[in-house]
Amino acid sequence: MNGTYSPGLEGVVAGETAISTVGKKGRGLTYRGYAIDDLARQSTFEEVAHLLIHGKLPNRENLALFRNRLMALRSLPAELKTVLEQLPASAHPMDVLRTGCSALGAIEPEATSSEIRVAERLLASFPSMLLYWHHYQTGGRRISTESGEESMAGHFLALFHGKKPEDLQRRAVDASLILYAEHEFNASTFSARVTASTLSDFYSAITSAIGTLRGPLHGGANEEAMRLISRFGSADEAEQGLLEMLARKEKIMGFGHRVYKEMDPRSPIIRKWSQKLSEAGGNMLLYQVSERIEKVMLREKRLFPNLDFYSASAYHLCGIPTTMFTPLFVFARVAGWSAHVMEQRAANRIFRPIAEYTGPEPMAYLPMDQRG
Ligand SMILES: CC(=O)SCCNC(=O)CCNC(=O)[C@H](O)C(C)(C)COP(=O)(O)OP(=O)(O)OC[C@H]1O[C@@H](n2cnc3c(N)ncnc32)[C@H](O)[C@@H]1OP(=O)(O)O
Ligand SMILES: O=C([O-])CC(=O)C(=O)O
Repeated sequence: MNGTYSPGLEGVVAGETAISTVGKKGRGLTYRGYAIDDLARQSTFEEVAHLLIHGKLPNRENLALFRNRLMALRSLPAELKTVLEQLPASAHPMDVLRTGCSALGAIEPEATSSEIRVAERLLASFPSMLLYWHHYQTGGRRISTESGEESMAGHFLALFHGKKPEDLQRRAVDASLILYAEHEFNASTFSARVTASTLSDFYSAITSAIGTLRGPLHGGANEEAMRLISRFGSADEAEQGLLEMLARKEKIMGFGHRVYKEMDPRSPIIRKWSQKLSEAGGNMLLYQVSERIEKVMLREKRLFPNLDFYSASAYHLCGIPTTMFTPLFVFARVAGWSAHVMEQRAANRIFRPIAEYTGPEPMAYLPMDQRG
């Protein structure tokens, strides 16, 4: 069988989806037909999660029911708390989510539930898993995972900071979750679909996706972007530093995209939130450094910031530690991953591409005592 080889599967149509469009002329980014600008401006993350998982925007009553279900699904079973307590303080929060997802799959297997319930359970409980582990390992406290906050953004901020969140921070995190919720056949979603295509269980598909998201070429880029911008004490220093990095041919995390060629439509939206948070905090340094890096990258490389770049300063300005940036991506993208797992299952064929062989020609087998 012969096929066309495209490194990194660039340009390969690997399946059909009705969930989102990415980079399509005249459409930009849409979730089930709704433009990302409209969703980020007018919707809430819970409405968007309902749109992705249940297929349509909820009316008032359905939204209230959905929020109530999610709030009720935030608590963690005792067995999972025991597992989380065994994970060392030195673990990366992405290790915690990957392990927490897998452990929950053993404690509450899909076979005893339904795919929609597993999707909602994971959506509701990821922030609880991370922050239960965090407070246990940093302060020896077994926190309650009840926050009284209706939204995931408010719930996460309240559990992390241990107090009612500021409204601006809650709205900024909510908007970022909307932007992160879904993105067609990106690497982590594709790996979830590959796992689902073997008829494996829901938790396995999401665990695959978490592991795939973590790398710095994908979701891990928001953490790397933070490490980059926090190196510089001024915009001029950032320009100088960037030029040196580019001269050394280093990759600048948070820039470029496989599908978007001119701009990432989510970047101006999150940049605006970063600016608002900087103004409210009375410290523009990170924003000014980020803006200058954006300018230099455009001038020197014709590359634009992707969603991860300004998410870094926005999250930092909400007092969130850098190692929790990619976990926030998980909290949001689990909505998209879930929609894709269900879509894959509804019209499944196992993924099994072929490889171009580059190894040795057939050789005679050497008995042990004749090998060099
Ligand atoms: C939410 C998300 O997951 S968005 C992506 C987050 N990832 C990042 O921000 C990591 C940095 N960016 C990158 O590594 C890439 O742009 C990716 C992974 C996003 C896309 O990768 P690809 O489509 O395979 O592009 P590829 O890496 O081949 O880049 C094409 C060219 O642009 C250059 N380039 C691409 N991105 C960057 C960058 N961020 N910094 C410097 N150069 C870059 C490459 O070096 C390459 O140049 P060359 O042709 O001279 O070798
Ligand atoms: O689509 C991609 O390649 C990466 C991704 O998940 C995103 O940009 O949100």
